[in-house]
Amino acid sequence: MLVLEQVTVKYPDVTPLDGLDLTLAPGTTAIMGPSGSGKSTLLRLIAGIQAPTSGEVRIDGTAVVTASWRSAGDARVSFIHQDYRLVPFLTVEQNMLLAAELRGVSRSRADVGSMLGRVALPMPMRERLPAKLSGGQQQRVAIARALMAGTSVILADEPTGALDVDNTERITDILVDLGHRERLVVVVATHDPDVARRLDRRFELSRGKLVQLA
Ligand SMILES: Nc1ncnc2c1ncn2[C@@H]1O[C@H](COP(=O)(O)OP(=O)(O)OP(=O)(O)O)[C@@H](O)[C@H]1O
Repeated sequence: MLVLEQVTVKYPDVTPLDGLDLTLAPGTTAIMGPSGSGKSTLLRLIAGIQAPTSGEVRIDGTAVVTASWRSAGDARVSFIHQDYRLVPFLTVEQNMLLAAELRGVSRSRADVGSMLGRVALPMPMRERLPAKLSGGQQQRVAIARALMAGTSVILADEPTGALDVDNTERITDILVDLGHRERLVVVVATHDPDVARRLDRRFELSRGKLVQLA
């Protein structure tokens, strides 16, 4: 269970989140809202990349660990970005093993094969460099890499923003599957109403709070 309680983020000029409350059980959630409404800020708080000005974020009853010299954020959360952010000079397999290692999770080459299977990528792709993959394939590797860390929360910031319609559908299918079959908490910031419609819950960020959409 992911809980945000009375969370406020104040920057010098704006207060994008203002006393925001949210409780999410496993499943898929869309966060919508115009550019600048605070979607990325909200995801950064959940990942522990940034601390709120006030309020609390908890996962399964324990406060999220915020980044410090000890950690790059909370180890229970993985992040998927619009621009994939794979390490360009490492192969697919090396990217995936590195993610596990950084989280202190022991994973083998067999695990790489099984995670690639979960995102429907053929095994020979494990030897490729990211630049030799299409955008949709790179995003599937980014999801497989997130799965290697074995986190219970997966955040995706505009994961389909750079993809065509077919790849958008495929990536959305995978995220829906993770929420439903694997019971992960999947939170997707998106501008795309077709993506949002496929998810269990939809919220709009407005005036610093989340409004649930039908
Ligand atoms: N580090 C920061 N310092 C000051 N202001 C910031 C900082 N980060 C974000 N902001 C401001 O906070 C507001 C929310 O930004 P955020 O990036 O969270 O919005 P967003 O909804 O994700 O936007 P987009 O859809 O364009 O990515 C914006 O007005 C932005 O300019």
